[in-house]
Amino acid sequence: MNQYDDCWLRYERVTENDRLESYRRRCRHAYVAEKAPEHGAIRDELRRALPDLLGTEPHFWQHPPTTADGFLAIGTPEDMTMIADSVPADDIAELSSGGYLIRSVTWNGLDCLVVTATTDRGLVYGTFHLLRLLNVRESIGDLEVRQDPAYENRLLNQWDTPFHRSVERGYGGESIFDWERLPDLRTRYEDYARLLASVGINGIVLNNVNTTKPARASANAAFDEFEGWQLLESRRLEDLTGLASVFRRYGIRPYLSVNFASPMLVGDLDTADPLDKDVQAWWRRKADEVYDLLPDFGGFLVKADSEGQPGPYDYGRDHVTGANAIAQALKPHGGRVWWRAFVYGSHEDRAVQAYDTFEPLDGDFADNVTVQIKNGPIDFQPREPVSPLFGALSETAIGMELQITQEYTGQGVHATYHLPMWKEVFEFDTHADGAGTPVKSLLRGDEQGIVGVGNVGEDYNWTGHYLAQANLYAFGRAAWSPDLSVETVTDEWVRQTFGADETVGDVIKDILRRSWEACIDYETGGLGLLHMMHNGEEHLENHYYPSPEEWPGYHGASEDGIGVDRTESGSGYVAQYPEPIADRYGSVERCPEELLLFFHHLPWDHELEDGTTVVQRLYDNCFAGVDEVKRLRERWHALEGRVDERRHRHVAERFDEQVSNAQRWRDALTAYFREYSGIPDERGRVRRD
Ligand SMILES: CO[C@H]1[C@H](O)[C@@H](O)[C@H](O)O[C@@H]1C(=O)O
Repeated sequence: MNQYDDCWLRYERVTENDRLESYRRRCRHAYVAEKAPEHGAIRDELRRALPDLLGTEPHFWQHPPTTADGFLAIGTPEDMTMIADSVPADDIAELSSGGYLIRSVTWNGLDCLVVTATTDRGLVYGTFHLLRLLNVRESIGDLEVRQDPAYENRLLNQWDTPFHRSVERGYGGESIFDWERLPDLRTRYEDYARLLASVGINGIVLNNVNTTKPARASANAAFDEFEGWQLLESRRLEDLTGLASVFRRYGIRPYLSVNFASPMLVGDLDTADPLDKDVQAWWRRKADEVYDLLPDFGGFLVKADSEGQPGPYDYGRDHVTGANAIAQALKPHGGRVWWRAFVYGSHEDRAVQAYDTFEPLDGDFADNVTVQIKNGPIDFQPREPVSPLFGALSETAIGMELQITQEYTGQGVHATYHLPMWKEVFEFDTHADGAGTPVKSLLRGDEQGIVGVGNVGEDYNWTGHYLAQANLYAFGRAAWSPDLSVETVTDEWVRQTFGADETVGDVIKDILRRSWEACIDYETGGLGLLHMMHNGEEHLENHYYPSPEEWPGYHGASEDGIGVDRTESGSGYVAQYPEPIADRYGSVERCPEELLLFFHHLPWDHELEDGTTVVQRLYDNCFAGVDEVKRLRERWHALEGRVDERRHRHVAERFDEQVSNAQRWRDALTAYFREYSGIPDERGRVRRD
């Protein structure tokens, strides 16, 4: 009995005879390189996958098989002359560091499949790609696959809090990392590494960015002992070596979130002033120690001067001085500082501060500092405009931070697929180099990349909701190639996770495709409104229930209208965008409706393009969102008997809770809009409080 779900690495038996015969002929015999840790991971994955898929154990050879009618060869040209003979050297040499080729070749009259790359990590990704093709029953007779990742850095940020195994904004149960028992290892660590490597993730920040107790934490057990900073202590670092070796086999580099005051907390200095020579020396010694233990360590992630975390402002220094003081220590080891731009609190309009703080610093960060920017200017809301920092830091390495976990989109209960949201962000034209400069084009290069805040925990299904697994899968695929369509990625995930039943596939794809817009509708009313959630004490209620009255500054509801004026007559935020974006957002007529009330404060009876008033559209959206979820729930219920009982029942229960929660949002928001506007719903659905 499985301890936990296999997610998309299910490897269900191939029943289609033609495929089975072709797969067996080319994959039953395997000639796999065997010097690097990654090669061991590849063999293990073939040992797991092929018996399930093909009903035969793989036969591993240490040379090209002599008694087979075909075989699978996995290695670099240096590993195997057979590969050097079969694939032109230039084709391989052109590959990027994580890239790979999969080719059907005839070698000595044998039908062979070659998976090759310039790096062992590329071989891991190539192997998972091949297994994905078998999993979705692709023909492998004439394969000509060449893949290069779009982004060099494709990182997971775990908001796991050591020692009491909680996960901030985690809805999949407690942390999978049993920190207190390290260096003892759990098989779950390897299975997590497999899931991440199978979608091309190549780095993991193991612990929460909140490395000390954040300002807002109440005396709630979950927040009591924030000891994330202790991971830099020597005894704790040693404990990480085993965990790092597990991820290393899958080409995943470990990173740590560190506290800016570590020289005082971990060291015994009485300052963490970044200009202090002892402080700089302390960071150098600590970095040397880290790399002695973890030679492939990726670097440090820092949340500074943000939500109560210490930072350079404590010493009257700016973010450049702070980041560079840590970067100089990592430089000799090739390490990188990922410095978060998530700062707010000193400006009335929260959206304004990050750009105001970081744009003037463009070009001053050390070259091994990457500024990590959340996709939106507020905070992972169901829909936000793209942060104006994208395109504004042309002399600074940047990374985009996305949230895989569903902090604001229904947590572990609602089925909300984030990929359509991310695609909207990727395709947004920043006009950084004139028209045609989409966000996705700004993140390339060795120093840059994309980061996802993880959603896994100890639950059997890892993510609290089986359909939330799709968000982790989609993040990896989108980080590998942002040009992949929502359809392609969703098809892959559904096919590997729920099998070949087309009816099942169609329903799940429909649910995923429509879930995000439905969430926007019932959680915000749409039109660019956001941030109307309850800021409760308990972990599982915080940001889950509606409470618009808590955040008037975020949605601008008042007797005379709703929305936040971010034009020159308001906070002036719109000017942070270059033309023609500023002009478009700054004009009520040209601003896209889905962002209208993010940039403008409008009368409740302001008429939209189709003549509907703002308040009526908000009512309609809230009701439409709930109706959509009800419809999707019906579609899921109708799959009873076609999806295994365990997953069907789990998702059905979640849908029931989602519908009642969505109704709660709808009723709270529409009553609030009714109260403030004094304007009844034309369809008489909205009650007066
Ligand atoms: C890790 O802290 C989080 C905090 O839980 C969350 O509510 C907010 O989204 O942002 C913070 C951040 O991104 O740092």
